[in-house]
Amino acid sequence: MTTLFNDPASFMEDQLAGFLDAFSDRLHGVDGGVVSTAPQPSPEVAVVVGGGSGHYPAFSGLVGPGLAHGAVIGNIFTSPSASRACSVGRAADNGRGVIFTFGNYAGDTMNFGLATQRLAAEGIDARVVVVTDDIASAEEPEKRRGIAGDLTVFKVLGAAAAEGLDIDAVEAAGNHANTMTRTLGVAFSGCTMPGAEEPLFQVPEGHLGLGLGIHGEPGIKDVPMLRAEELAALFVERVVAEAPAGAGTRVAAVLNGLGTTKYEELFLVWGTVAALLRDRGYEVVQPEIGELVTSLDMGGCSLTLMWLDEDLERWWTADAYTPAFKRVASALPAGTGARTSVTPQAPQAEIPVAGETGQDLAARVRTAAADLAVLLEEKSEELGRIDAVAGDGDHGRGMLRGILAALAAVEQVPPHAGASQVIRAGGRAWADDAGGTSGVLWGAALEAAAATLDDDADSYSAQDAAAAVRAFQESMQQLGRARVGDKTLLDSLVPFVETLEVAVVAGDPLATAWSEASAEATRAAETTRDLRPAVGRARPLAEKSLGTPDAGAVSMAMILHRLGEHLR
Ligand SMILES: Nc1ncnc2c1ncn2[C@@H]1O[C@H](COP(=O)(O)OP(=O)(O)O)[C@@H](O)[C@H]1O
Ligand SMILES: O=C(COP(=O)(O)O)[C@@H](O)CO
Repeated sequence: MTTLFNDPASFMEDQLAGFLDAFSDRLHGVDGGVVSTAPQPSPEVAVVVGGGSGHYPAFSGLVGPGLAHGAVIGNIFTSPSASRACSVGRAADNGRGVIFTFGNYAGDTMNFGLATQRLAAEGIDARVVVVTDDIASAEEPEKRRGIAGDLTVFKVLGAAAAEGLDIDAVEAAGNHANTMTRTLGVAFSGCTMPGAEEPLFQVPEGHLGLGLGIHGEPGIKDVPMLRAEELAALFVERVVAEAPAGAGTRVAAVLNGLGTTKYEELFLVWGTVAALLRDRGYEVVQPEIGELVTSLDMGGCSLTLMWLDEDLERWWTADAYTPAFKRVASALPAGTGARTSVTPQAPQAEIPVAGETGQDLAARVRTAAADLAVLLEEKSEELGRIDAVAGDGDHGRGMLRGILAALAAVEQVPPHAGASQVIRAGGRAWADDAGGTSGVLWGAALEAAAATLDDDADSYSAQDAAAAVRAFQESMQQLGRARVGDKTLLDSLVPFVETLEVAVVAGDPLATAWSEASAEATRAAETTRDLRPAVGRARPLAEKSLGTPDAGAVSMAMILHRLGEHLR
């Protein structure tokens, strides 16, 4: 149980305030996260780690000399937005470029990917290194989730940067570390989101969940509980069976506790793991046993191995000094607080005066946004329940957070703005504040739809509406790379757009065409219950998801239906 909170909705911000207070001698809070204030003998490539909250010490506890230069922090179990990543990236940059590194989750890859593009446009060379260590989450290495192997990859990146290597070399070091890292985890009990009554999932009494995730995703399979030494044997056998090509006999190891599994229990398991590794001819180099990547109060643990070569061993064993990870062979300089307290901001463009028709449409967009906020407030819990079956249960909260941010943003756009400016501002705020997969997709798609509208047009036609929703759909497809049938929001959006286009071409008035299309979207969302997810958080739990519709497809259909009421 996560017992202590003030307001569950501001848990991330509230805990961050305390964290920053505690480490004000060496860390500095910036919009979107934290950066290190430690002096660098010479400027280094900035390694910026990140992801949702709920995983401490990942990610903010790993910022400091020899490890990360900054951390981007999202809401609990929700990827931070692209603009939060840009903000931390700008603040951490020392003129040698930025490497964002994070676990392989849909929202993270999209948000950090967008951040690299935005920083590049500002002249900052930014790259991503994605961690894919979880052997239980997929057959194909590139589809695997990132779990406790975050630590080995981050550590290598930080040490390579501290050696003064250029961005190409640091990026290559991180990717190599990821290629050589493998993890398997188990869960004994589920975790509880702040304010929630029930854990996100439960492991049946007397069992463990094999192949757990770090967001309350249940294990892939529940198996009868094992004794500590049996669990150790299972870890070693399965992880070693996945040894990468070119693996030698020297390994870094992390025995990670997920939240409520205690250090003594971890040492107990480690004793057998270490002996079994030695029996197999391995030499373990500087093992880490403890809580390094957690999942709130989840019970469970994982074993990570990184097969070492000469470079990886030097980077793994190099000094680092962060709030939660300290490896010090020689004295390291303390923080100086030398960093400016002003977060560098992206340049802002002026909003032009729109024509009268554009301003009228903008007013209708504002009204619709307010109504959607009411809708999502009503539906938030229901959407969360649907998402909890095979996801992390946060879809309703994410969508509500997104629309509320969008609403606040559109209300601040000056009255002389046209609809495209208003929708663009709403989309940007939605993505920034909601984070996560749906946040980045909705935000980008709203911006894409906005770009099709001419704020100086004399009138808007049904064809203009069809072009806007087509751009909305294409943006989601381009960014998320999902296809119809993958059990995502596209499964209701694509039939909607196709039906609308046919009706508009046939000459139906927009309100009629929209109503027909949104009925089709509602029907299509319902039929996603027969699909197995092929992408996103729910993919590893494909079987559990059968019989439940996709949360994103359902919310899409609800929203499209409600928007239709504004066209009557
Ligand atoms: N690659 C993708 N493309 C399109 N939609 C996706 C993709 N991955 C996931 N989704 C949608 O996102 C929804 C989950 O959103 P949400 O719960 O807000 O994000 P997160 O999983 O990051 O917490 C899913 O129900 C699905 O409809
Ligand atoms: O929670 C995380 C992101 O998950 P998404 O599905 O990408 O929102 C991840 O950042 C680790 O917490």
